[in-house]
Amino acid sequence: MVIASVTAESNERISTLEYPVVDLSWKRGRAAELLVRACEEFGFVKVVNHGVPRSDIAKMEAEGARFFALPPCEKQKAGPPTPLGYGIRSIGFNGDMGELEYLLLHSNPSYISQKAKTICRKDPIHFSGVVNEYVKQVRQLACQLLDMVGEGLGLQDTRVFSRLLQDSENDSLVRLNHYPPWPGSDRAGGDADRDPAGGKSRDKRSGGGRIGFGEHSDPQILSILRSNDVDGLQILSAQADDGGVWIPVPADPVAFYVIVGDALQAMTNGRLVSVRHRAMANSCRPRTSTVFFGAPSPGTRITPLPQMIKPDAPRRYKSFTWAEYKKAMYSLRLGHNRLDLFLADPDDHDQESGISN
Ligand SMILES: C=C1C[C@]23C[C@@]1(O)CC[C@H]2[C@@]12CC[C@H](O)[C@@](C)(C(=O)O1)[C@H]2[C@@H]3C(=O)O
Ligand SMILES: O=C(O)CCC(=O)C(=O)O
Ligand SMILES: [Fe+2]
Repeated sequence: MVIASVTAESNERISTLEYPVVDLSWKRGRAAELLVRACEEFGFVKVVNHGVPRSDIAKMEAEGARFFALPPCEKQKAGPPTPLGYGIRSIGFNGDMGELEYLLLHSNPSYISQKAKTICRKDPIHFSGVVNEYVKQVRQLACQLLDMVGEGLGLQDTRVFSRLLQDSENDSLVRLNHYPPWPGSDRAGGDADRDPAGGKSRDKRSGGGRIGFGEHSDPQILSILRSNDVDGLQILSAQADDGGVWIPVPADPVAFYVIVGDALQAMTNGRLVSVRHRAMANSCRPRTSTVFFGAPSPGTRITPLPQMIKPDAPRRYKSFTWAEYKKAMYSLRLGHNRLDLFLADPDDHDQESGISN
């Protein structure tokens, strides 16, 4: 696996940390094998040569920039988040706060065309066209990656995951995040301890930085993230002994970052891991990110695939529908390990397995 290194400075030490990169121009079999290894070891991978047209990315970025530059009263017309819509600082329904504003949209074209009327009052048709084309391209990338995961895992039905994102009732979302600049933060010597938000958006493990989007795992199957050229994304390494180390992933606006979600962890019986991650809002320039969250239809039953259950890998999760999982997740804080609520009872060998909807 190609591993990129990054040197990170924490309060105690300077260390070299690593994260995986897969190039989609490599031979498919090799890329699939490395993709699976990355999803097993990190739950995360940077993908280059992904084939999503630059023009679609640039248009989506421009629409986000146009929206976030509107006066607050205009942006509020697309809010409050229900959870969909425009939100500022408040994330979810349970008191989580971050230094960001965002637009959270369903990926369904008819939802987008309705919502566009409040997001881009001057030209809602243009806005819908740009978002729909971006979603189409990124969904295709997600499906290609999921098929490669199916191949790399040696599944008989290699399309078992991608089919869920192609279902007409799929519950995939798209999110545009905008993290405001933090003036003075990039100066030599830094002033990372200064926090104009009055310390509200910090946690003990932030290393003195300002939290844009707090620690969490993504609940869906797979997330496809990209950002502008401003750093901020960090992933938590899966080191059980010390609670993990935050690995800063440098921004690369021409790459996509793939994040394994809770539903894929459950379907692979824990073989692929949903990575905990967060976004810092530490830069003197605004950071923007766009995330596609690939999700199944609400009625889809998520359950470990039979091929993933073996004598040395007994069933780890109960079967649940995506609607049941969403209900649980919206009742919990951002940082909750929500998949733990669905752990199988150790003595229960009788639950049916497979995917149905
Ligand atoms: C606090 C919350 C926000 C969130 C729903 C939740 O109750 C727990 C999961 C959060 C999350 C994280 C990844 C995505 O950004 C998101 C859209 C999702 O599906 O789960 C958010 C939810 C949200 O902002 O509504
Ligand atoms: O902005 C980022 O880099 C991370 C955003 C994120 O994790 C999310 O929207 O779920
Ligand atoms: Fe996330």
